[in-house]
Amino acid sequence: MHGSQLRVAYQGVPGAYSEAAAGKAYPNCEAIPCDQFEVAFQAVELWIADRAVLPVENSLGGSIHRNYDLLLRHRLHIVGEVQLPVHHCLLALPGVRKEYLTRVISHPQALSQCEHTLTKLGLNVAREAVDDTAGAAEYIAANDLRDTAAIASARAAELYGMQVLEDGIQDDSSNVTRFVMLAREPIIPRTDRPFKTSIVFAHDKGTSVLFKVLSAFAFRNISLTKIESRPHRNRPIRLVDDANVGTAKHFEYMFYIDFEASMAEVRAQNALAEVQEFTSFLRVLGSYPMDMTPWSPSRGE
Ligand SMILES: O=C(O)C(=O)C[C@]1(C(=O)O)C=C[C@@H](O)C=C1
Repeated sequence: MHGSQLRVAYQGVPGAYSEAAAGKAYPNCEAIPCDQFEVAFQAVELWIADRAVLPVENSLGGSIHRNYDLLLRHRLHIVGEVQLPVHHCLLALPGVRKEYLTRVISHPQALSQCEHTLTKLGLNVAREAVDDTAGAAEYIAANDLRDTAAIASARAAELYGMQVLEDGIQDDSSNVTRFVMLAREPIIPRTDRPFKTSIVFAHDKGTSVLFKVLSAFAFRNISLTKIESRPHRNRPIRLVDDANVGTAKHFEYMFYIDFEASMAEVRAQNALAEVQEFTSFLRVLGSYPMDMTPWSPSRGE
């Protein structure tokens, strides 16, 4: 996990949580800011960066669906994961008081992670989504907006000359975001430390397939840590005709599963061989070491 010399793409500008996640995943790396998630994928594909670090889920806001879709559209491999405690602050220009505010801007995930606290603070403000948290602070500073606050990190406040009006405004003190690290090549799975494996699959045989897939893991005592479903882009709807009652329209999905085993283990290989029998499409997104760093609630990342 030593990141010296490594160029790591992240979405956002300096001060974004994704930049902190890049630093946690690869200490001493050169963090490369990107406008959009897709640009971070492309930076690795075009050898502008060696790795990308992208958020996939948050304990309050849930999954970051865009990145699930992009994992499928691109051919990069998950080579690691990192969990970052996320501690949000309400930032405004120096001298601005809460009573002056008419608007709060931030990344949609950050807005949703602070939804209840913003209401509790009694702020009568419009909430507007922008590309990233630190970018919101930068925008307010660049345009001298005295009626607008940003939700962002304490580091963003320092970088863009903002004051912290409220500290720790996430709705839960143990707010944490899980990021995955992506590379052009997969790593070789091992068995000498806890590994996780991420897969995505689709099927065309009706709803009982999902039960069969899950039992392939359950029978082998393999725990699942996450299931996500996304619309099947090429085939979103399946029509099932019944002459008596008409036509049912079933939604079709791509299923994403994370399970706690390494692809170097025979039980994982057997589980996937079984899953392959029931599915029309199966891809291993990566088999990688689990983030086992001791838990500490957010402290101002
Ligand atoms: O906007 C940022 O600072 C980001 O790094 C993005 C992001 C996200 O997409 O979830 C990362 C961590 C937090 O959950 C909030 C925002």
